[in-house]
Amino acid sequence: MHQYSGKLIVHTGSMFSGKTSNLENDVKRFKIAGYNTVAFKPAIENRYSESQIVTHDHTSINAISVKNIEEINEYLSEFNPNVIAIDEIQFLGGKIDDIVESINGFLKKGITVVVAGLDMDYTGKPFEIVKELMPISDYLYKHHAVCVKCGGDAWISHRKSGGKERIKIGADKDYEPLCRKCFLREK
Ligand SMILES: Nc1ncnc2c1ncn2[C@@H]1O[C@H](COP(=O)(O)OP(=O)(O)O)[C@@H](O)[C@H]1O
Ligand SMILES: Cc1cn([C@H]2C[C@H](O)[C@@H](COP(=O)(O)O)O2)c(=O)[nH]c1=O
Ligand SMILES: [Zn+2]
Repeated sequence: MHQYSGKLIVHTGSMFSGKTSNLENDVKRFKIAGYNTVAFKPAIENRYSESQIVTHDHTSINAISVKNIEEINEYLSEFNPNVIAIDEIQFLGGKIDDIVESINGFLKKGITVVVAGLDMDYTGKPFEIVKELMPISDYLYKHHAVCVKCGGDAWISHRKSGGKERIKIGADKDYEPLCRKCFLREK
């Protein structure tokens, strides 16, 4: 008898806070526990790999690259996993309401859903899908990177490299985690 059925697990926080590491760890544990588990990543996030979810520490798990929630729906209509994981959910294509409706549908069917995603963009504006999923989660983890200026708990991903576009794929050349005080000083 599986302990987890239809649970929503949300890993959020700034960049470098360990969201993907925790998602990977959950996937590994669910597999060890005998759950049929599949991981997805938005195709736009091709920073380290097209076909794997990769952490900043370069650990990885295999993943199916998808453009939008519809592609996950199609996959699930053919296969019957017990657990799905979605990394970088803030980049998943599709209307927010459709993504939430699909995820609620998966949960209703007993599928456990693990997601990882940024809570805020570089300006401090919430990513809408994460904002929607946080209150309906069963398990919500807000992770913290280390502020690179003061060593405190980071709060936001500060963009160092300029550009006003909301989506800019990158890692430590473009972004650094900062606590609120250091961010306000930097602005
Ligand atoms: N300032 C930092 N604070 C915490 N971890 C950092 C920092 N800079 C680099 N890292 C590395 O990032 C790893 C977390 O990576 P990852 O799980 O991919 O995070 P996220 O998905 O939240 O961006 C940590 O284990 C650590 O080795
Ligand atoms: C803050 C912020 C980040 N991004 C991008 C940069 C990275 O490609 C991902 C986040 O990856 P991580 O696993 O959380 O480190 O998001 C962006 O496009 N816009 C932003 O405002
Ligand atoms: Zn700081």
